[in-house]
Amino acid sequence: MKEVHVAVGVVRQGDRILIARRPDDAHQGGLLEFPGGKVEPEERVQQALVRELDEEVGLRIDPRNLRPVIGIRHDYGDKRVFLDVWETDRFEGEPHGREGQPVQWLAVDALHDDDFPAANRPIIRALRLPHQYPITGDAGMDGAALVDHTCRRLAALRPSICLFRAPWLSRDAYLDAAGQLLDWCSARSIRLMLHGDPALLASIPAAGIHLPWHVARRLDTRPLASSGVLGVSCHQEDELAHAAHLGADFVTLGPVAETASHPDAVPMGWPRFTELAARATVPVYALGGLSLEDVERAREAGAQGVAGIGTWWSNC
Ligand SMILES: Nc1nc2c([nH]c(=O)n2[C@@H]2O[C@H](COP(=O)(O)OP(=O)(O)OP(=O)(O)O)[C@@H](O)[C@H]2O)c(=O)[nH]1
Ligand SMILES: [Mg+2]
Repeated sequence: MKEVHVAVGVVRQGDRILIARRPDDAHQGGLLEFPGGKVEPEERVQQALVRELDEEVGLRIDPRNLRPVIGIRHDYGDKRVFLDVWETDRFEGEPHGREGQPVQWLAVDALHDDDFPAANRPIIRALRLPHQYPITGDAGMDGAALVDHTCRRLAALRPSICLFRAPWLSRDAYLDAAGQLLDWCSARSIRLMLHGDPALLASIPAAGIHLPWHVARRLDTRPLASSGVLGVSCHQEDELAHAAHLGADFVTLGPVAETASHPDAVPMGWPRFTELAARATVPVYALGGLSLEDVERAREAGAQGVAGIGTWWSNC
């Protein structure tokens, strides 16, 4: 079955997104959708989206203001699609359903998987995630010193999500520090991810769990409720597929470049990263030897953004 290349538009106004309803008689009819449609032969995806947004919802946009969000391949059984998703917050016109379809502005938190076609799940995940995913990593520190140091850096960086990774601590010491960090993060609307065993969440009600690959590989089902956030560390293609099977909300993939935190790991480089990210069906953070300056580069390579243990923290 031939794959249909679909240009999909995320049009933002503040923290709300333009959503339409698919006609009852269309493929995946009656469900909500992001406006968009098929890329015609000889057309670039950005051009196709400019055309579709005009035809479907009466908006005029400049293709130079489109930014990549994610690319998702999905097989519906009766149809194979490649959803090529781009976003913009700059447009002219007042949106209205030019094909008679209802349109509305919805907050990201009001987008529910079941209201959309199945292929949209990773798009909704991507829209809830930032472009930076900081990972703590000050080997050797523990107790109050580690908590103070981490809080100081988080205060400077102000991320919306972060991963507390400290594999050198005992389980008790980790839980103790994580509990203190959670209080601090919750007061500042930072979503704290724990690292390691999913059972940690029973002691510390953090936003979610990030599984190292050696933990993820032993699991066969998603280890937490859908309200929590599941991240998985991946390094190669079959690991990405397993993470998707577990229902991961995102993965990290790397190392992209050489990194001081894992000196023995062989970097995959951007070309290979791009290839793997294109096949992934979950948002992918580029990891390893990268800094905040690499966010744009990473997004062009199909990444959600950049995850980092070292570089940017040391500047805070
Ligand atoms: N526009 C859009 N299409 C989506 C989304 N999610 C999703 O699976 N699709 C699938 O992408 C395919 C093509 O989209 P479309 O039906 O909008 O194509 P189109 O505007 O060119 O429509 P047409 O065939 O009536 O000319 C459909 O099979 C649809 O089910 C989404 O969020 N937005
Ligand atoms: Mg359409």
